[in-house]
Amino acid sequence: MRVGVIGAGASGLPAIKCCIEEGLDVVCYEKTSEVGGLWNYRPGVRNVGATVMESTVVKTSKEMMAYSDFPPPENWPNFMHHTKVKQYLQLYAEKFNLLEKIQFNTQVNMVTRDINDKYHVKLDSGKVEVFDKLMICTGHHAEPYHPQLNDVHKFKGKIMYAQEYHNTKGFEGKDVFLLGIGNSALDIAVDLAKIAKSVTISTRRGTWIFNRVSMYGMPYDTIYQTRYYDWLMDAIPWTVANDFMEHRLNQRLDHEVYGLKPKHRLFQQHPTVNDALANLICSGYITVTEDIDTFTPNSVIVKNGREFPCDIFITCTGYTFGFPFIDKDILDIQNHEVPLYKYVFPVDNSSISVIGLIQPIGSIAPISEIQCRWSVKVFTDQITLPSKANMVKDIEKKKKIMKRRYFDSLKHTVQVDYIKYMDEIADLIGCRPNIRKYLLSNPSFAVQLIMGPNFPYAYRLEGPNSWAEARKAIEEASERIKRPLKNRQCQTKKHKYSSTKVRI
Ligand SMILES: NC(=O)C1=CN([C@@H]2O[C@H](COP(=O)(O)OP(=O)(O)OC[C@H]3O[C@@H](n4cnc5c(N)ncnc54)[C@H](OP(=O)(O)O)[C@@H]3O)[C@@H](O)[C@H]2O)C=CC1
Repeated sequence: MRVGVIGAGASGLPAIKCCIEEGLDVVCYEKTSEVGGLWNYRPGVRNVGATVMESTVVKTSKEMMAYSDFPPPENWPNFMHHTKVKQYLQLYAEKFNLLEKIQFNTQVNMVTRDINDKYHVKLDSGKVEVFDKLMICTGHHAEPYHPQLNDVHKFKGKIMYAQEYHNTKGFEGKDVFLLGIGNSALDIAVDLAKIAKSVTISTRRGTWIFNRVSMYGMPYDTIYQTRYYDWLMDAIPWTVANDFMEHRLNQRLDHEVYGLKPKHRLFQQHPTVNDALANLICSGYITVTEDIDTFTPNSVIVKNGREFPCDIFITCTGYTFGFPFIDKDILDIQNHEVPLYKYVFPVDNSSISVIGLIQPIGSIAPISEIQCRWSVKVFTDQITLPSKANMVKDIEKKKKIMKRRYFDSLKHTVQVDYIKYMDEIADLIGCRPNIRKYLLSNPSFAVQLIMGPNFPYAYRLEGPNSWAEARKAIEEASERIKRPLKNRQCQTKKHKYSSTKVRI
């Protein structure tokens, strides 16, 4: 069976690996000269799709964003700079001999399907390759969403999109105005805060801000992405769960006082994560203001009438997605609505899978990986998909749940919760961690699986393609998290209680 993989980023690499593991004949096409997808920083290179900026640091911690059988080097920081993420992907590709399957500098221009259900992949060289199965791993942060802006033609300064922002060069001493308050806007604002003359963020809705570094200085996802916490959040009333977490976030930064508080509740939005924002607002480097009303040639006027001088206007309004290189009869995505079974398979066709077209509360890499593991089992008929009617029912159910939970926005059409989604796919593969088994055979490990972070390694404990080192990787992960933090031995001793008063 010949499988084509399109894209060699964080989704494409596990796709190649899974195909090799199943003994499939796999070829991957990557339009750039390297693996890594958007984790390749390419300033000045145009039309290569999504790319990080010079200062980008990933928002999920390294042990939680790892592939399930490949922990990142233990001395690397918990939140990796993009160069480290790229290096991790490169190491993964080398370790599992994936590079030899990739044709670099090769763009796929068109995919069609013939009457025998074979895929014809037309490359930019004009060559056409034929495949039995296809895995689409091109990501969904390539095409910026362009909002309609009132009177923008009056503005005579520079207008650009977040995707075009690479680093602080050229912004020195400028008045910069950012539209949107997602992670792109905040990363750019923080980057420019001490370089630009002024940095203003305009938001029509506000947002809740999470911090990367949470209680006891630990990565937030290692604290909140646990089975225990997941169960707790499901068990307590929705309002109480929101009240509790909003209270936590307000203790760090009062969202009302800082003009950030949105109408929606915390769990109704995709997380915005930033540690530096509060400090920079408090120190006067960044201003957060209302939605835009109108423009003048050199300023932006917002809805409460305030006017902000502006040399450079950056729209940070997110991305739109679709697959322009695939025949619409095979795959058609309109208005961000994704008619895919569990975000992977079209309901009438199990020979093509879409990997990583999700926006998780958690990390994409392990989710893409488990989607790949499932895909190849479907391709090789080891797993059968349900009837079309049942798949449609599942898609509709997910849509309804998403609409009920999140505020109405184009960015909330592919939301998944990391643990729930991983478990859902793991059940189909047969690799969900068997906690009941460990409760009897090794209760302390079972407790770790329940109370500790749900590391991706848990999905290699059992089932097909399990990994002998998985348990060790889980047991030692907490130590690996602490290792890069502690570079000095603290010479402290426990202080005894003394009734002597402190003299001042
Ligand atoms: N370091 C990292 O790991 C980074 C990760 N990312 C990820 O990339 C993805 C995309 O993030 P991002 O680029 O920030 O996009 P988002 O879609 O997350 O945010 C877009 C922002 O633009 C606003 N907006 C959209 N349309 C309009 C409009 N017409 N008028 C006014 N405001 C508008 C939205 O407001 P509203 O909420 O009201 O719709 C929102 O505040 C996310 O998953 C994010 O987590 C991004 C940057 C860095």
